[in-house]
Amino acid sequence: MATLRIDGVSRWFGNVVAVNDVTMEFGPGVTGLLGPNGAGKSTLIHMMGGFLPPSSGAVTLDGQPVWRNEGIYRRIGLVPEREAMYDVVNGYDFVLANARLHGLPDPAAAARRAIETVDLVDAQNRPISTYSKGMRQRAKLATALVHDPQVLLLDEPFNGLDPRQRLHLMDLLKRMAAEGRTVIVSSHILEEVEELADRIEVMVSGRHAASGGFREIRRLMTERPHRYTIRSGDDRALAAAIIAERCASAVELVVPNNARVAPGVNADANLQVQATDVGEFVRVLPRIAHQRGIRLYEVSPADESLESVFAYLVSR
Ligand SMILES: Nc1ncnc2c1ncn2[C@@H]1O[C@H](COP(=O)(O)OP(=O)(O)OP(=O)(O)O)[C@@H](O)[C@H]1O
Repeated sequence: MATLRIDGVSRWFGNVVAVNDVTMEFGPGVTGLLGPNGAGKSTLIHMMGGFLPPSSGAVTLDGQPVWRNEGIYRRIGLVPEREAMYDVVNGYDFVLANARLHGLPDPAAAARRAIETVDLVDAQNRPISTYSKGMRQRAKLATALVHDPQVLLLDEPFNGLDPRQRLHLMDLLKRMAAEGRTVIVSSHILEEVEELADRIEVMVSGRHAASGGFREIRRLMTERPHRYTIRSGDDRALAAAIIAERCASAVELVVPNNARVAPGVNADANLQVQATDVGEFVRVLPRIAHQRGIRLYEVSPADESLESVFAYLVSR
């Protein structure tokens, strides 16, 4: 059993703060590290893996600092996001080289075991250049597993995998966790870690934004206020009706300077609506439009980008 602890950790590169005063603890089982691009997930994973020192704060494994601690490196395996591999080498030799780097007593046996674990035996003698994305991912995983680490760190391991390869990797990671390992998987897609992770830690802009089970994180993301852009046959009348129904906290009529304001002919005007209860709003809107004989031309979420969802989590 291994507990990885991040205590008040920050990491900056010049004047870019990649990780900002983060405190988290990871125990046995699978934890999803979720956040949009640039949130600081890779930087955090590299610090957890002992590849990068924190600028301040401490990363420890069972109380021992990770950075520059050879004994600890033996207990951690890291699967990096980047694809760079020695393409001319075959899978077995690639894993064997890592077993030797770790100074294992029987590197050949360790390499064979790791290759079996990731189900790459049939392809082990082929050059890596002939591997599919999923096979490459498995070869990287085998190198990270070759020294039988208690902690496994995987940076965006599902990127580019097809559904079958994804299921295969999920099963493998679940097995690793069932054996008592501490498995940490980063992703920018909530659904990707849904099935796999017992717990999810959310990072946004270098900060720790939320943590909990999949359902809690999903609820936090969907229950936030939503903004919609609406184009209709009579924006003014619709705005008044929406406000009267109490399912929105704000309605703004946006009329570009050069647009005509006559109802029904003003294609550039729109309503910006801040819906308080999304379920209620999408139910009520067609009804009130129909009752008043107002045509709806467009109803689209204005801020559904992943960044805005995450930004909401940080601003709570
Ligand atoms: N070596 C570096 N030098 C300068 N800036 C860096 C360096 N590494 C990371 N950063 C910056 O730190 C921030 C966090 O990057 P990081 O790669 O950790 O995020 P991420 O959540 O893993 O995103 P992605 O999924 O896109 O890799 C970004 O603004 C990034 O540009």
